[in-house]
Amino acid sequence: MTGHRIVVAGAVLDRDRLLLAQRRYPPDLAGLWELPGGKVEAGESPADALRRELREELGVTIAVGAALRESVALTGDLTLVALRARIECGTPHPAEHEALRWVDAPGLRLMHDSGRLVPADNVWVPELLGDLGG
Ligand SMILES: Nc1nc2c([nH]c(=O)n2[C@H]2C[C@H](O)[C@@H](COP(=O)(O)OP(=O)(O)OP(=O)(O)O)O2)c(=O)[nH]1
Repeated sequence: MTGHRIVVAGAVLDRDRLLLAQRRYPPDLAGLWELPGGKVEAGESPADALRRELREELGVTIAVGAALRESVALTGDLTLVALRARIECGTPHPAEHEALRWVDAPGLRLMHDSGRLVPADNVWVPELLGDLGG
């Protein structure tokens, strides 16, 4: 059996803003912006994995909320899902990303329209714009 893996990404929301993180690797994604997260490990729930990843990548403690509707099939037996999250403790700093940025609805639309999001994440933009009141 091939190893099917889930990648969990966090839609970290703070009122009318969403946190985006700029990837450093691989080369085809470097420089593009994503929802921070990573691969779910054996024995973890997606929510557990997201709490771990955002502690490691951003240095924050989060509360996990509802999933975004769409999941995305990536190459290499990976399925990408997104969970809403809210920061409970800490200020995010980019330990593994090139940069972080809080965007409001117009900012997210601009990032999307200018092709600066990781391609798989484009499917979430309408739902995220709804969350942001845009
Ligand atoms: N974290 C994250 N990964 C995404 C998003 N969109 C998207 O296509 N991906 C892809 C990029 C990677 O192929 C994969 C997740 O890799 P990752 O590098 O974030 O995960 P990780 O830290 O657990 O991985 P690794 O470096 O240990 O292999 O999912 C997204 O919004 N967030």
